[in-house]
Amino acid sequence: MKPFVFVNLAMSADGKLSTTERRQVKISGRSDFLRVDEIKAGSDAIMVGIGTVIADDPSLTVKSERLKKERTDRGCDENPVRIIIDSEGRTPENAEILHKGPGRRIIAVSEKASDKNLERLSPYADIIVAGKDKVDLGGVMEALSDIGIKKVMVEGGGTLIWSLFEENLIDEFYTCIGSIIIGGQSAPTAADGTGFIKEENFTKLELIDMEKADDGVLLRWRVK
Ligand SMILES: NC(=O)C1=CN([C@@H]2O[C@H](COP(=O)(O)OP(=O)(O)OC[C@H]3O[C@@H](n4cnc5c(N)ncnc54)[C@H](O)[C@@H]3O)[C@@H](O)[C@H]2O)C=CC1
Ligand SMILES: Nc1nc(O)c(N)c(N[C@@H]2O[C@H](COP(=O)(O)O)[C@@H](O)[C@H]2O)n1
Repeated sequence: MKPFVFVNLAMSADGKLSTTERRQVKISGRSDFLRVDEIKAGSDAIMVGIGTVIADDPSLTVKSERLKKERTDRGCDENPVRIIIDSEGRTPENAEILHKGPGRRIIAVSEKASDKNLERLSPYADIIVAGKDKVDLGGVMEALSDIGIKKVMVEGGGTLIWSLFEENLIDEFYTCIGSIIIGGQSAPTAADGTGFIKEENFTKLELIDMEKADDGVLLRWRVK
């Protein structure tokens, strides 16, 4: 069993998630910020890769007081469970995600993570060990399902999203395309990793919705 998994991200009109220096930039506008907060508050868990934690130091908290209250009225924590995919347990102890706002944190590591790192991080998060070298994402999804997590929002970045597509673990893919060009061959995109070579292996999507969002466009796809 696995939870329902959807990706939500913002990309520039040329398909980049950030700059070549992996510096976070404002891509989407105010209305998209509010939409993202709503879907985050409607999720049981939010997942990011360690690359995003190191690059952006996000908190991944729900921002609106109304949405926080709605969650606590439903008997949930103010924030969804925050999950970091981090093979070696490199998450910095002072990362925002480990400190800002109440709620459970999970760090999924592989067998490569040292005991020292596990000890270092265990005061801040529950640790799941899955996979030999890199994190076994299918195993993590099963473990999440076992603890009652039904809906996971994946925030990024491109390396994690690629692996989730490769392993056929994504149900829906939402992207807000903003009205800027970032450029740069090595700037992160929505699905980096090694890429599919054979056409028959490409992930096929069905467009389920599209709408104007500020000066950009929001596209929602279902994985066929
Ligand atoms: N515009 C947007 O909506 C967003 C942009 N970003 C951007 O994305 C960039 C970070 O993305 P990435 O460097 O690609 O890092 P990432 O956040 O995708 O993390 C990838 C890392 O996760 C670890 N990992 C462990 N097991 C794995 C597995 N099975 N598959 C894949 N990764 C695994 C590896 O250490 C790997 O390098 C930053 O520049 C950030 O600003 C990130 C999130 C949202
Ligand atoms: N949805 C969206 N729009 C943008 O314009 C962005 N730059 C991002 N970036 C990602 O949002 C996360 C920040 O989370 P917190 O505010 O710290 O909770 C971070 O992961 C960015 O990469 N997203």
